[in-house]
Amino acid sequence: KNTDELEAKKFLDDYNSTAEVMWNAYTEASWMYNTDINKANKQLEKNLQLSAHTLRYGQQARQYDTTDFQDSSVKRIMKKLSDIERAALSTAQLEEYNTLLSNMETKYSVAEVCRDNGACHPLDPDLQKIMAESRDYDELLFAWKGWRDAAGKVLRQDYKRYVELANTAAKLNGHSDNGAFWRSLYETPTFEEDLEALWKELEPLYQNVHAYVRRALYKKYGSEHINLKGPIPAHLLGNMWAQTWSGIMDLAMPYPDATQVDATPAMVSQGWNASRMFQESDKFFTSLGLLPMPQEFWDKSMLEKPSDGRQVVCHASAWDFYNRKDFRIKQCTVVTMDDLITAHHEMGHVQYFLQYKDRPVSFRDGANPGFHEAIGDVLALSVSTPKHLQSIGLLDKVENNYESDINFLMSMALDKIAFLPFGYLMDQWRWKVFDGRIPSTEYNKEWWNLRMKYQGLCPPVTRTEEDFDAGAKFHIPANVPYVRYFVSFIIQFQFHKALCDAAKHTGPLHTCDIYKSQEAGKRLGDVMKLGFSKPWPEAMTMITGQPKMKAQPLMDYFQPLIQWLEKENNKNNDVRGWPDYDWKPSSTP
Ligand SMILES: O=C(CCC(O)(O)[C@H](Cc1ccccc1)NC(=O)c1ccccc1)N[C@@H](Cc1c[nH]c2ccccc12)C(=O)O
Ligand SMILES: [Zn+2]
Repeated sequence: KNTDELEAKKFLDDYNSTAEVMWNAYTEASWMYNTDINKANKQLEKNLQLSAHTLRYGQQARQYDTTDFQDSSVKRIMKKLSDIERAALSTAQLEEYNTLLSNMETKYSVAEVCRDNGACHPLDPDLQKIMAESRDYDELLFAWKGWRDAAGKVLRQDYKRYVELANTAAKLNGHSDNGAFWRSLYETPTFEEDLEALWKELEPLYQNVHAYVRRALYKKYGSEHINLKGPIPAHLLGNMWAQTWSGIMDLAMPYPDATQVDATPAMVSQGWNASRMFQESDKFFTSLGLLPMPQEFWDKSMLEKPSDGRQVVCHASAWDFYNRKDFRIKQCTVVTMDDLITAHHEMGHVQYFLQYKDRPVSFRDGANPGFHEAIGDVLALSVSTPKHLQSIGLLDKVENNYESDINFLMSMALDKIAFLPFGYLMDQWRWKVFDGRIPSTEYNKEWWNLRMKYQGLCPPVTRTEEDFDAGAKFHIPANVPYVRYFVSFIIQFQFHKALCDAAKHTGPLHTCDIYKSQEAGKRLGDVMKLGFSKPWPEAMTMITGQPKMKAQPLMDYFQPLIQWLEKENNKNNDVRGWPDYDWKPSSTP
């Protein structure tokens, strides 16, 4: 093996300059396809060329023994280059794998649900709007079942074959299966135990929110549809996957006469559009002393669903073109508070790109995938406060009293606490599919076992192994890991607490708005500049002063609501959990 460190450095310089060119070409082709889905744009050859480059340099990297090298960055990059992922597959397997991925993402993105009268509805914006706004049990069921028939069912065979090939690639790179490869990106030997411990700490919070919302839905839909000791039918929570519940805030509002927290009506009445939403977000980032979006971002992003009939992948994403200049967001933005939050989320990704753009290509990543997901959400925690919304003219009356506080915390809990079990179960299911504990004959049975176990949900109509309900969630056909969001929803409160301390905030954590704090911005910017160059506990220590994921800041943030929910649920004599686990909603014919 080659132990010459100088030769290794030269090799890495060569890799870095060629990688920028290859990654740029691949990303351009991928953007073309994502923003104009058609056969001509499929361009799978760019994907093959990138894999050929990865294979060539990965094989060379493996020739080096870096044990006694001085430069830790050289060692770290060599180690990362040695895992060549899908490039380890044979040409035939790789072509099949890339084709499967492209077809699954396309089938998901073009799926639509048609009514008897011939009108057809895509997920964005039609079905999402129905799931958030309709209060008609059967209309919600039409959208919920229709989407799973149109987008989930059709993916099952493709998915089965994708799992086989993903596992083959993972094993060729020395992993036991693809789930083990995904977990390896966190470089944390106790990762699964740490996650389980965090979930166990937060489960009581979730069960209190679940019991309270079940009572609210009982009031709305009656005992025919809701069992106060059972799981909740999955189509009633205000979201296609019941992953966030703020869509039914009107049914769950603790004090209807106190301050409203939804900025959507003001955004619509004041004529906000997508561009205004992203400019508002850009202003928040620069108020912290972070970097503004370059002009190229405004020129080349796709911030709205095209109206020229083009088919696009509407699921939001942020794009690094690996030339240190070109960064974009693709989002089918609608004018709602939800999408203002998503805009901040996506801008968080681009801010990370900007901060680490001069690092070697191999380091242009988050400290771990959860870090990349958390940045935008940290700023959104400040933006969401009634005080901040009022300061940007989106809330007129803001009262500082207990009822308003509880209303605000409930709206935050319906997004952040409701999400935790979903964020956790998504990859519990996939890790078990990859390691064989869930055979393809039980994909759907095990999906609903986990949906029951963690979220306390049940399907509104009978499900079989003809269905493939996991496939109806973007990240599954799109091959995007999900535990990153569970990690993000934990660490974003650690970051929020640390940045609020840096901003010298006094008072309850949930009232903190770090707007214009240069100290907060510096702490966040310094961590983003690191990219993937240091193990994430070092980055965590730079922000919070300690190296671990902790649930306490999240619980501190929601403390007033936790007490309120305990009292409210006890007053209603509501059971926590769903002991009547085998109850089934009466399925209307
Ligand atoms: O999927 C997303 C946002 C999309 C993304 O920004 O995370 C996007 C996903 C993606 C990854 C790879 C290919 C295509 C889409 N991730 C990125 O764009 C991205 C870019 C660079 C680095 C890392 C991620 N959010 C999740 C989790 C979520 C639910 N509610 C939320 C509210 C705020 C923030 C996140 C969520 C979801 O919608 O289920
Ligand atoms: Zn994201």
